[in-house]
Amino acid sequence: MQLTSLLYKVPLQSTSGDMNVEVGKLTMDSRQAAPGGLFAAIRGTQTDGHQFIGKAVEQGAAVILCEELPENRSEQVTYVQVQDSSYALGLIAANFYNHPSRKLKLVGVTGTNGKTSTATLLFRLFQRMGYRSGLLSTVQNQIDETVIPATHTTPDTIALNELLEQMVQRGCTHCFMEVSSHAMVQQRVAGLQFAGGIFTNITHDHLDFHHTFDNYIKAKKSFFDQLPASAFALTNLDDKRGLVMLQNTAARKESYSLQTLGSFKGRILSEGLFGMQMDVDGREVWFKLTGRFNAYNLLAVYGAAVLLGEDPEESLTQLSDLPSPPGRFEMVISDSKIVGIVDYAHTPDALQNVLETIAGLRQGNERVITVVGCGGNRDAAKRPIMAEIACKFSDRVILTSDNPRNEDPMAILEQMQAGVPPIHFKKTQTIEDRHEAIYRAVELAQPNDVILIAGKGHETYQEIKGVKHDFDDRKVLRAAFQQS
Ligand SMILES: CC(=O)N[C@H]1[C@@H](OP(=O)(O)OP(=O)(O)OC[C@H]2O[C@@H](n3ccc(=O)[nH]c3=O)[C@H](O)[C@@H]2O)O[C@H](CO)[C@@H](O)[C@@H]1O[C@H](C)C(=O)N[C@@H](C)C(=O)N[C@H](CCC(=O)O)C(=O)O
Ligand SMILES: Nc1ncnc2c1ncn2[C@@H]1O[C@H](COP(=O)(O)OP(=O)(O)OP(=O)(O)O)[C@@H](O)[C@H]1O
Ligand SMILES: N[C@H](CCC[C@H](N)C(=O)O)C(=O)O
Ligand SMILES: [Mg+2]
Repeated sequence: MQLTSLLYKVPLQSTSGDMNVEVGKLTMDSRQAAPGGLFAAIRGTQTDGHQFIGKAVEQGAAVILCEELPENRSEQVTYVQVQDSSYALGLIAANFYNHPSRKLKLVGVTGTNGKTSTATLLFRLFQRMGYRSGLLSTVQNQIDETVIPATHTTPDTIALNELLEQMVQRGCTHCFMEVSSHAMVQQRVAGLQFAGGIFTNITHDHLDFHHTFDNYIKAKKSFFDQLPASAFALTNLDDKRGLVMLQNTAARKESYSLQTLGSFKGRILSEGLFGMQMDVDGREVWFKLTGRFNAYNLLAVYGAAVLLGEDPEESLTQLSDLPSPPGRFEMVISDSKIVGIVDYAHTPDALQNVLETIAGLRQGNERVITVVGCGGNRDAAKRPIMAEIACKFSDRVILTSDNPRNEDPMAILEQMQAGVPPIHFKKTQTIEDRHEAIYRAVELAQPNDVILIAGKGHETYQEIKGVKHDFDDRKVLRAAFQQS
């Protein structure tokens, strides 16, 4: 595509060189720069892409997009200076791929917890209702039935537009995607046209990246601030920040609630391990999912389906048959009837929700044994809190490693231990090796006891010092059950 077309609607500060040059590829990584391509210099968390402009030119980049012009410029290269390279790249990527988001009904889901669950349920619902759909999620990306591995919750702006374009080519009419707070700060969705946005909830997480809770709230809110008037903005009225999210949106304001009157109203009538009965807008429905947090997810999905023009009754009928997304309250039951639950709860709020759900489902004197760890190179503030929550709601707790990444696993565990109140010392133990920890939990369990393995859900690896080793909580648990 010609550079002038690529720059349509991009606010420019200065340009030099041939503006009619043909651009065949976009990249934000100098290592991927190729002849005839555009390299965008982005200021990152580890390094500044501006340092690699020379490298990109050496590799043949025809156009450099940057915030600051380099001192040594090449005559053969076109330089485009903008105030915000990430934002500009979003618009350029949308132009490059011919605005695929405008050819789909694109719905974004944001919030601390529930994004994958909500987006996945929406995707499955619409597939069932006969629409060819796309999904962009933490677990995986999907174009109709084709699964494409996901590296991020929200792909970078170039990959994102490319995926949307592939969805359009494959005849998709809808796409459901997670919008992480990182994605908002890094402008990964700039230039996309959304048909709707959903807010799930907000609690403490990612303070390593956003520094303050206020910044984190602003990052989530900015998604709704940029929605067009043609879109809907569907918020959770029961979350303290639910209305804040919609304060400055141009979109049509809609809401859902289990507690007060919103556009979509739900109530849990009864719940069990294998499902729950709800009243949704006056209709009684049985769902295969359980837990109050899932009642919120289901209500958000139902609301979004109706706002996208679907029949309420038909949407509920189809929704009632959907299973939990992978690694979300996924059950593995042993021959001796020990109940294993693998759940991706990796924030204090999620852990508390899952444990409260389990507590609510207890019938007699079954015990709850929780195996939990916290990821390395991520928000350290949540570590003691998650250990404390695990103790408060469990009879036995085994603190173990999650993905230690580049941190010392024992140092993470010591930070978790700091949150264990002295009265709970006796029920808590620390086993660094996650495999061993799961086996220990099975050893401790009696029939009907519940073992919660929290934090990694669908993940099929454990990342230690830059290496991803095969590891799947569900498989390890099944193997442990077989040996017990
Ligand atoms: C913290 C974060 O979001 N990091 C993302 C970010 O990297 P960064 O800002 O650290 O980039 P950097 O390494 O400083 O480099 C700056 C720029 O220089 C470029 N560069 C660098 C080296 C070089 O030789 N040449 C070169 O051009 C890089 O390509 C980059 O454009 O931009 C990269 C390129 O898009 C991402 O791959 C990277 O994701 C890392 C791997 C990551 O772990 N991200 C996580 C935290 C994340 O994004 N998580 C959210 C979900 C969170 C949630 O659960 O809610 C997600 O959406 O996945
Ligand atoms: N609506 C909800 N409210 C609170 N907790 C939830 C909700 N939905 C799911 N959870 C809990 O949070 C965990 C993560 O859920 P999910 O993967 O859907 O969230 P996410 O927002 O996609 O997370 P991530 O930021 O890692 O992508 C689940 O395993 C469950 O324990
Ligand atoms: N999207 C989240 C997932 C955390 C999952 C947990 N298992 C961990 O590794 O910390 C993140 O990247 O922070
Ligand atoms: Mg997710």
